[in-house]
Order: sequence, then C-alpha cells, then structure tokens
Amino acid sequence: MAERIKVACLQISAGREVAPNLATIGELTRRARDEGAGFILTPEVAVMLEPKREPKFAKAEDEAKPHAIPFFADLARETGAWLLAGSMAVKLADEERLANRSYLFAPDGTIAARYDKIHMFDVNLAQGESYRESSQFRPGEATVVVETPFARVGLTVCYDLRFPALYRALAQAGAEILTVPSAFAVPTGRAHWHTLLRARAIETGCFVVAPAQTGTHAEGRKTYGHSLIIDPWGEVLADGGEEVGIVSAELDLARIAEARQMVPSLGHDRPFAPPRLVKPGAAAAAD
Ligand SMILES: O=C(O)CNC(=O)[C@H](CS)NC(=O)CCC(=O)C(=O)O
Repeated sequence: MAERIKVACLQISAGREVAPNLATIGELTRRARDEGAGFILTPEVAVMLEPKREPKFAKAEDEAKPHAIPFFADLARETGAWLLAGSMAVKLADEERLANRSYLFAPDGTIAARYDKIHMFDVNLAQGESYRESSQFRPGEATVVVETPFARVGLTVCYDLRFPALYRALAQAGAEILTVPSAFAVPTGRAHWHTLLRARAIETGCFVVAPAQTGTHAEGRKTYGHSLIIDPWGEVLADGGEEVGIVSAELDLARIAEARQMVPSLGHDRPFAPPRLVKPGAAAAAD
C-alpha cells in the first residue's frame, strides 16, 4: 500500500445547467492532476444544483442513458487519477424520487463503487431557510468501504456527517479515508462544519476529505464552502475558504496507525444497556 497520496477537493459553485458544471469540473480536475493529485473529489450535487423538482428530474442522470457518468469515466482515464463524483441526482427505475448518488471512478474509467446518501436534510433553519430533501430524493441503505491501491475509502455525503454511528461503522469495517462531499448551508456550516468533521476524524482515526460547494446558486441558495482535509489526529491540513478552486494536501498514511496507537478508542466499544430514565428521589428506591 502506498505511503503517501496527494488528494484534491474541487471547490465549485454549481449552477442549474449540467454542461457548464462539467466544463468546470474537467478544467479543475486536469489542473489538480498536473499538480500531482492522485485522488480528486467533487462536492455533493456537483453536476447540477437545481432547486426545482421537475427541471431537476429532467436533467438528472439516467444510468440507462448516461451523460455525466461517461464524462467522469473519460476524465479518470485521461488523467489516470481516482475520481469521486461527490454526488449527482440519478433517476431510479420505478421510483418517483431520485438518488443522491456518489460514484468512485478508477483510473481505468470503471466505476469502483456507488453510494446513495442515507440521511435526508429535512430541516427548517432560521430566517425561513428550509429544505425537504426527502421530497426529491429516496434515501439509500447500503454502506460501502472501497479497497483502492492507496487506502480503504468509506463513502458518505453531506448531512450524513451528523450521524456518527455511520462513520464508526465504516472505520470499524476498515476505512482509512472517509469522504464527505457536501453542499452545506451557511448558518449550519458556520456553526458546525469544522467541528463535526474534526470530530469524525478524531473518533475514527481516519483522514476526512470533504469537498464542498461554495457561493450563491440558483434562486439565491447559498453554500458554505470551506472544503476541508483533516488528518486522523483532527488537525486541519487544508481549508478552502470561500473561493472556487482546488484544495489539496498530501496524506501521510502512516498517521492513521500513529493516531490509533495513541488513542485506540475505535477498538474499545463496550455493550451498554439502553438508558433508563431516572426521576430524582425515586432512583434510590429503584436500585
Ligand atoms: O438539494 C440538492 O439538490 C442536493 N442536496 C443537498 O444539497 C442537501 C439537501 S438540501 N444538503 C445538505 O444535506 C446540507 C446539510 C447541512 O447543511 C447541514 O447538515 O447543516
């Protein structure tokens, strides 16, 4: 297994039309490869960030008649990099909703793995900002750790970040790098993004790589940016700020074993009973 790999997050600001987004992804991927990256990742819904249900459905990827998938396959082959298409909206047979699906492409252009986002962002934020992701997307159930030549990679997407049991399961199944392509909201990003991502790295002893959408999108939707690459001790190796561009870092994979030796908590789970609600005063009598 390689000791080091340079990873690059493409921090983009996707619009509602597919072609210009793919053009940006192509340009940034080639540049990241020229700078030595062997694993290149896009954010969540990098192919199209479309707020409305009907246009989104019409423009979504259809695996029976794909357009973005062959684009990424060719790009992986051309550059010779591992490429994570962080996610795209994908039509499913006999289903009214789309999948919010990540694809990992190998350097030969084959699809090494797929992952459908499990946790749906159905949330009312302050100032009338609200999301009902489950009205447009069907949640996934399958989880996946991919054995690449450089490391074992566990796939997640965006709001999954708030469900630490998923990350623990991936790490306990052997993951060494956890990917979190995202399109985070601004108020929640400001309050939670860095802390949650660092916590997932610390809890699992994994590298966490989180390419993020940034800026203002169709209909005024705003995303937080700050693509992050974090080491297994929780240290931020790179922070993308708010600009469109490439956010990269070299991962020294020996850091995984070092962090896990210092704090081996990943192997220290213990069974515990469900919490018992104790009412003060009655507790002593119950015991
Ligand atoms: O809508 C689409 O096309 C694709 N889906 C997204 O962008 C999703 C649902 S709106 N965004 C998030 O999960 C942000 C989570 C977040 O911001 C938090 O957890 O605080």
